[in-house]
Formats: sequence, C-alpha cells, structure tokens
Amino acid sequence: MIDSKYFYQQAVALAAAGDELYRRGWVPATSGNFSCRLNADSAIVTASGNHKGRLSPSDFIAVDLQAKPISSGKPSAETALHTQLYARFAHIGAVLHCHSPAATVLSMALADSPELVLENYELLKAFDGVDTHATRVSIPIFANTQDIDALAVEADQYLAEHPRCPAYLIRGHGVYCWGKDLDVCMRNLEAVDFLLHCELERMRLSR
Ligand SMILES: CSCCC(=O)C(=O)COP(=O)(O)O
Ligand SMILES: [Zn+2]
Repeated sequence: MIDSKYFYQQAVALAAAGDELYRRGWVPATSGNFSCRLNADSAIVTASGNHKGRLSPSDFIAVDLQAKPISSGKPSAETALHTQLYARFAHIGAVLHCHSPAATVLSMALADSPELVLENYELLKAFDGVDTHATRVSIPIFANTQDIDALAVEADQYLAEHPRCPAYLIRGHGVYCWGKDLDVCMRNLEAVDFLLHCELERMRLSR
C-alpha cells in the first residue's frame, strides 16, 4: 500500500535534489537517477529518460524491492541498482546516481584498479562511522555494462562483504551513493565528489 502523501513529499524532495545536482553539472543530458525508500518493501524512483534537473512529482514511479513498478510509468533503467541497496540494507533511505565529470574521468583513469582507496583526508569524517582522517575508505570500481541485473548482483556481493562502503563507481559511467535519508545521501555524495576531485588533482600534480 503506497502512502500517496509521503510519495508526493519524497518526489518533491528528490526533484529539488535533481535541480541542485544538475546545476553542479553532475546529471547532464538526462543522465542520473534518484530514489527514496517508501517503506520496508518499496521505493520511489525517477522515471527513465527524463531530464533530472527539471523533474516534477509526476516523473516518479513506485517500485518494489525486486525493481518491478507498482505504479504507472517506466522506472529508471537502473532501478535494480537502487533496489539492491534497499533490499541489502534496511537503514538506507535514499540513493543518488550521478554522472559527474570527476566520477566519470577518475574511474576511467584508474583503468587497472578494482577500487579507489581514500586515506588521510579530513573530509572522510563526513561518512558515518569515520571519526579520524587516519583511516582507509575503499570505493569499488565496477566495469560498466548494459546488464544492470548482473551489475546489481556484483554490487550486492561486494557490499555483503563491505557493509560500510559509502559509494561505488561504475567505470566511465558515474557514481552511486546512499544514506539513511536524502540529506545524508547528498552529504555523502558531495564528500565523495570532493574526494574524487582531490584524487584527480593529485594525479595531475604527480605527472
Ligand atoms: C543518457 S545517460 C544513459 C543512461 C544512464 O546511465 C542514466 O543514468 C539514466 O538512465 P535512466 O533510465 O534512469 O533515465
Ligand atoms: Zn547512469
């Protein structure tokens, strides 16, 4: 049973997030997709193919945690990557996927690496459970594929073993980030993108 008032509130909040992310240049040309948990068994996700900087509440679809639509419309082609996170972690309340230049370029620059290791950054403390810069946070980099169900399985296997991982990259594609609610998810995404920029800058300086 979908609470239509809650659905609408979440849709408005996600549309505002999309506006912000588009202004930052992180969801160009209809890229990206966003979702919030509705309850234990369902989530609201952006419709497929729409411009994510100009969303209205009618641009959202309710889906179950097997990625099947339970309201009318065509959900994001990447819905299974969102529902995998909700199904795996009961505490996750929001998921944002962006195609930021930093995520796209760095994931390609690290062509031979299965992960990006972040350490000694004070901003790592933006992530829940991190209270010192003297820590290592690994961000896995998965190969891009059009087989989203297979990618969801790969992400699920990784996250089962690394439950504190705050985000992942898809090579040449973008970043998935999550949080207990949309505000925390936005904070995590902002921190991840800042750290990706720092890593890119360090690569440039060390050339
Ligand atoms: C034009 S970007 C290609 C598809 C993609 O990667 C994406 O994030 C948007 O797909 P959706 O089906 O959610 O609109
Ligand atoms: Zn994408």
